[in-house]
Amino acid sequence: MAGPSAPAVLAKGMKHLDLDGHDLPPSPAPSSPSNGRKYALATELVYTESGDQYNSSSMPIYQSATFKGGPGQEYDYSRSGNPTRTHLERHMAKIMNANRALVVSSGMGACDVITRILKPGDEVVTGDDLYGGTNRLLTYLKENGGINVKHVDTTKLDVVKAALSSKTTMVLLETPTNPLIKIVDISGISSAAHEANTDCYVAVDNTMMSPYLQNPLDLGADVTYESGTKYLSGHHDVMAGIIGVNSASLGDKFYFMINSTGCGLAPFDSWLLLRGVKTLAVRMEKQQANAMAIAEFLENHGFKVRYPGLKSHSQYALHWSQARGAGAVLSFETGSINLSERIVESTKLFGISVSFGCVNSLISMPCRMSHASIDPATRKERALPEDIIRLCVGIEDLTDLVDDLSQALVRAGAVRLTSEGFEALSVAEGETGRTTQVVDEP
Ligand SMILES: Cc1ncc(COP(=O)(O)O)c(C=O)c1O
Ligand SMILES: N[C@@H](CCSC[C@H](N)C(=O)O)C(=O)O
Repeated sequence: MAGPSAPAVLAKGMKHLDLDGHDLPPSPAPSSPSNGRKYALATELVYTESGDQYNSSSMPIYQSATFKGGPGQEYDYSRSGNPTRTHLERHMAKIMNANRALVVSSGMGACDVITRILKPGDEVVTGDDLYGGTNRLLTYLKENGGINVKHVDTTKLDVVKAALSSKTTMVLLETPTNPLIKIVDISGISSAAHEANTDCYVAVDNTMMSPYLQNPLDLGADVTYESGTKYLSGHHDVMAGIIGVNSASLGDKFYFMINSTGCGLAPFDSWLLLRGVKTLAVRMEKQQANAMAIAEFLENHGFKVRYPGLKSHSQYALHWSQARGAGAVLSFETGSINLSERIVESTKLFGISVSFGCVNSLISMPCRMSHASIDPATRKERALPEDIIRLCVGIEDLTDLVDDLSQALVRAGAVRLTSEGFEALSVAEGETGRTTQVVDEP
C-alpha cells in the first residue's frame, strides 16, 4: 500500500496551515479558515471575493439606480441597496470586527444617522474636545431637537460617571480627540454608561485610528463610526462614512434611516473606498512611522507636542492598552498665533489643508480651519489653543519631510539657531513644558 502523499503528511504535521488554499473563505464571509486561525488584518484588508459571474478580480461598479424585476428581489433601487455598496459593507464589517457595517456619503452623514435615533428629552454625554463638525451637529440638536447635550472632560472617568444618569441615551466619544490628541477610556466609559442606563448607546468616532489600529466594539462600545474620507480611502478623492454595530436591531434602525434619508454611499464611491481600504495597512504603517519620527524631531527641538506615540504623552499607557498604533496625526504649539501662521505658510510638502489620513502630508491651524465652527468663546472655555498646529503625516520620504519642516521653522522665526542646530524659541525663553500661553503680536 502506498504511503500517504507528501501534502497529506505535511497537513498532518502542520494542521494550522491551509496548504491547498481550499479553506479560504469567500470575502465577505467571516474569514476564519477551518484551521481556526483568523487571518491578520493586513490580509483581510486585501482579500475579497466579488462572487461576480465572470470572476472579476475587482468588484464591479453597479452604476445603476434601478434593478428590473418584481417584488422579493434582492435589489430594486440603489437608495435602498446596491451590490457594490453591499460588497463594501460586508468587507468592512469583517475589518471592523462588526456584525454589520453600513456605508454612507460622509463621516458627518454617519454621525447624523446615529444621532437620528435620539428623541426630544434624551441626554447625550460627550467630550469637550471634538471635531468641529460633530460639535456643530450636536449643538444643532441641542438648540433645535430638544436633546440635552453635556460636554465633559471625557479623559476623566469620574467626571464622565458624574455626568451619566438613567436619562443618558447616548455617549459619543472620540479617541484620540481631534485636535488635542486626548485619550478616552472606551472600556471604562462603556461599562459606566451601560451601568447608568442599560439602554444607553456608546458610540465611538474611530476616525483618528481606523479599524487597523483600534476596534471600539471589542472594547465595549455599541457603535463605531468613522469618516472614510480619511485613512480608509487614503487619497482624498472620495467622501464617505462608515458605521459598524454588533446589534442586529441597531443595524436595522440605522439602515432604516439610511434608506429613508438617501445617504447611502453611491456605487462609484463605494468602489473607490473598497479600492482604498486594501492599502490601509501599508499606508498606515508608513504614515505612523513618519509621524513618530516627526513628533520626536519636534519634541527634541523643544516644542510641546501632542502625539500618543511619545512616552511624554500623559495618557500613553491608556492609549496603548486599547490601540495598536499611534496614527499619523499630531499637534504642537508655538506660543504665538502669528508664528504658527508663518510656519503653516512656509511648508511646501506639508500642504495647507483640512482633513487627515491622506498619503500626502498636511498642515493646518484647527482654530482657523477644521474647528472654526466652534465659536471663539467656546474654544477658549475648552482650552483649545488658538496657536495649535496640526500635522497629518503622509507617506513621503522622511528626510524630505523633516527638511521641509525645518526650513519652515527657520523661515518663520520659530527657532533659535544654536551650535548643535536649532531649538524652539520657547526653550530659549525658558518656557518648556508650558501649557500654551498664546502671545499675540500686535
Ligand atoms: C474625527 C472626525 N470625525 C468625523 C469627521 C467627519 O467626516 P467627513 O468629513 O467625512 O464628513 C471628521 C472630519 O471631517 C473628523 O475629523
Ligand atoms: N469646512 C469644513 C471643514 C472640514 S474639517 C475636515 C476634517 N474633519 C478635519 O478635522 O480636518 C466644515 O465646515 O465641516
